[in-house]
Amino acid sequence: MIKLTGVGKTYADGTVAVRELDLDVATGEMVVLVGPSGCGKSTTLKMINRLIEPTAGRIEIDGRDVTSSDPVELRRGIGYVIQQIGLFPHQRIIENAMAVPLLLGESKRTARERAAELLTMVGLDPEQHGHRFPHQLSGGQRQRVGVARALAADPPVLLMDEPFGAVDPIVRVRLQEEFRRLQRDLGKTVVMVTHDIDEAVLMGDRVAVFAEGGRLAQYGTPAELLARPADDFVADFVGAEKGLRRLSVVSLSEEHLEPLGMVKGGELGAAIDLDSTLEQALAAMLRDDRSTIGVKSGARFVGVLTPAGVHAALRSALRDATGSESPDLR
Ligand SMILES: Nc1ncnc2c1ncn2[C@@H]1O[C@H](COP(=O)(O)OP(=O)(O)OP(=O)(O)O)[C@@H](O)[C@H]1O
Repeated sequence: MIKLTGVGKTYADGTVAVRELDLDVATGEMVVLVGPSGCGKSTTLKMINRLIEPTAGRIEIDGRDVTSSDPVELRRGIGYVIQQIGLFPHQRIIENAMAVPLLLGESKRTARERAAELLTMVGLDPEQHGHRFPHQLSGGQRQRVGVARALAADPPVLLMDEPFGAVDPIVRVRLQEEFRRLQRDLGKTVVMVTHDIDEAVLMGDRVAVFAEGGRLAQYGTPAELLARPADDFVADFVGAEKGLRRLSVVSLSEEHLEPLGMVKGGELGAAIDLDSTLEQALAAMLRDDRSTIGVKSGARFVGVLTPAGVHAALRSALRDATGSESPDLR
């Protein structure tokens, strides 16, 4: 869907923000660009919708060279979400959400219906919040309006620059999870910039780790990145807690569960779903203060998870990712 070939950007003052970047993003994929400050992430994102013109290379969207597209038409097919979302302060939320449908020539009535639908989609009740002004919403709610507005033209591609940066950590995790669900449901192709490796690992189908000068240090799935950092830079960036991070990218599987008969009645905490991650499983163990928890698939009970099961699941995921029979869990 998006293909960058040998893309570079040297600013007028000689700063090389991006040197020679190759990157491809598949349709419906969510790719996260992560890296330290000043390494060219935002520059890369803005070259995709031509807010910044590349000085070298080629960028294609759906097979079309973006430099030969009309920028206004190009941006209509690309939603853009930024941290300071720039809602119109003197317009109500519903009017803010109607702006794009109106621009696209919808009638007032259709635009209002579409705006209400979009607000509902991002978890805001149009009845309750629609008549408010932006300053009467929380940071997280304003961010949802920003996402709703970016989705208004139903663009196949969304670019997001630190979209959850301004909200507190608890709201942030909720927004991240909800957005991920929405993105999968709608099948949008998303490129998102963040400097937060946890956000990258949680949200990306693939993660691109940038180093100074827009150098692509590694591009792979979160599990690959955590299991096999390409070099010391990536290993440092992924950090010392990568063992913990790995818990959030490994899901349960039936082979690591014990049969139900192993547990005496009353010892079992509340059941979790088989498609939970190890992190969610451990969180449930801690929450219920139980070392064994039930696991179900839909309504069916499939077995019991113990700490040894968590360990075995982690080892086998690492074995798959590294190809090593005795992987290093650190
Ligand atoms: N208009 C400009 N003129 C000159 N240099 C610029 C300009 N915009 C950005 N830069 C430089 O280009 C480099 C890359 O900037 P960019 O904003 O892409 O980084 P980033 O990875 O998104 O950083 P951050 O995470 O801090 O937002 C930086 O060294 C920055 O100072």
